[in-house]
This record gives sequence, structure tokens and C-alpha cells, in this order.
Amino acid sequence: MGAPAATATPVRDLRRGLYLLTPDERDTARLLSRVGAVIGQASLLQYRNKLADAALARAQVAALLPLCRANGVPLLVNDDWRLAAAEGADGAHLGEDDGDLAAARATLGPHAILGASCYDSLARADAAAAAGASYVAFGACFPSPTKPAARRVAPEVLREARRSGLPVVAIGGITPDNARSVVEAGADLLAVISGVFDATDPVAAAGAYLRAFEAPLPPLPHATRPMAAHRNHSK
Ligand SMILES: Cc1ncc(COP(=O)(O)OP(=O)(O)O)c(N)n1
Ligand SMILES: Cc1nc(C(=O)O)sc1CCOP(=O)(O)O
Ligand SMILES: [Mg+2]
Repeated sequence: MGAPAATATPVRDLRRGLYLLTPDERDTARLLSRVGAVIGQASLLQYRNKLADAALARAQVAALLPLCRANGVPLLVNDDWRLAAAEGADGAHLGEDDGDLAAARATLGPHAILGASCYDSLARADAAAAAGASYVAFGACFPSPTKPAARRVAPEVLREARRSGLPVVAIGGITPDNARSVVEAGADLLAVISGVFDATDPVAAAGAYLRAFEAPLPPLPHATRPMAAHRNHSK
């Protein structure tokens, strides 16, 4: 038998919407259950678990992949593009201490989704775009319960970041109540952990984030070009 036939799963609009990051969860069954409840409302999922050792991270990425594939949601791995490559995930998110984005692009290929943390720096965004990033991420927009020491970004930086032409991701302390202000500032994707996963009703919370995208926006500078065409969701 050869490789399984490619199944072209419809993929949500990668340019706008809710970008969920997993909570730190050691229990894989519980992780799957928590993510499974809200995956249908996400445009992207990032596996991020600061409590996991290498073996658990590998097992959890492998466990999340079928769920993501079944829902047409690309799965990115935080910090470790080699793990993404090894498990056949759709991409990786790299911060300033997470290695070379150009090397990740060279290995993962043109269709991988590669995100770059830019914090509050437009210069980082320019460098990331030049190195092959699929999106640029800025934060923290507000005090973050998950990462209280995260440096902060001003809304004007999000707006200006649109000059990269890449989708602009906002992260850090984004709640259903402040989500609309972040979208109005220029974010294409809202990256969220606690606002969904620590909510009493995560499904309702995720729906509230999506409503932040519904009302028409005042004109924003610079059109966003789509992320690299996404490959079929087959392993
Ligand atoms: C979408 C998104 N934006 C920013 C980050 C933060 O990345 P980094 O600075 O490497 O911090 P850690 O997530 O590794 O703690 C992210 N993960 N995702
Ligand atoms: C992982 C991460 N990176 C940030 C940055 O600013 O780069 S803020 C953050 C935590 C996001 O979690 P929450 O939605 O719970 O605030
Ligand atoms: Mg990191």
C-alpha cells in the first residue's frame, strides 16, 4: 500500500478569526476534550504546553493532529519547528529564543505556516517577513494572566504592522470585552489562551471573540495578503 490518499479538507479563512493556543495541560485526554469543545470555532490551533517534556509534547501533538484535521484547522507547534516537522504538523510559532525562522522555512517548505513573535517591534516584523514568516504576532495587548511579565504593545503598532502585508496576530490578555478594540486596531487574528480555556463556558467565550469580527470595520491601511496556500490536510 502506498501513502494514504490526500484528503482536501476545507480550511477556514486563515486571515481572520480566533487563533487558539492550548493551555498547559499534562493530561492528554483532558487536553483533547478541552480543545475538542472549541476547535470548531478556531481558525488556527497552536500547541503550547510549557509543562510538557519532549515525550509528552510529541504525544500531545500526535493526539491533536487528527482532531485538527477532522475540523480543517491547521495545527502549529510552539517553540519547536523540528517537532512540527517530525509529527507532520502544519507549522510552528517561533519567538526570539526559538531558533531561525529561515531554517524552519527551508526545512518545512513553502506551504508550512510559520509565525513569528514580534512583541512590540516593527523591525522584528520586517525581518520575519523577509525570513519567510506567514504571519507576524504582536503582544501583549493587555495584561496577560498566562504571561504576566510579557512586554506590552501599543495598538498603533498593530495598525502599522499591516504594512508587512502579512496577517497580523494579536496576543496577550485579549478578552471578549476588549477583542473588538484589538480588531479595530488592525489585528486579523486574535490569539487567546485564558480567555477561552479558563472561561466558565469556553464555547460561549469563543463565540464572543468571533463576534468581534462581525461588524464592518473602518478602513484599515494596507491589504493583507493571504498566508501561503495551505497543503492538503493529510499526513
Ligand atoms: C501567536 C503567538 N504569539 C506570540 C507567542 C509568544 O511566543 P514566545 O515569545 O516564544 O513565547 P512562548 O509562547 O514560547 O512563551 C506565541 N506563542 N504565539
Ligand atoms: C504566549 C503569550 N505570548 C505573549 C506575547 O505577548 O508575546 S502573551 C502570551 C500569553 C497569552 O495568553 P492569554 O490569552 O491567556 O493572555
Ligand atoms: Mg517561544
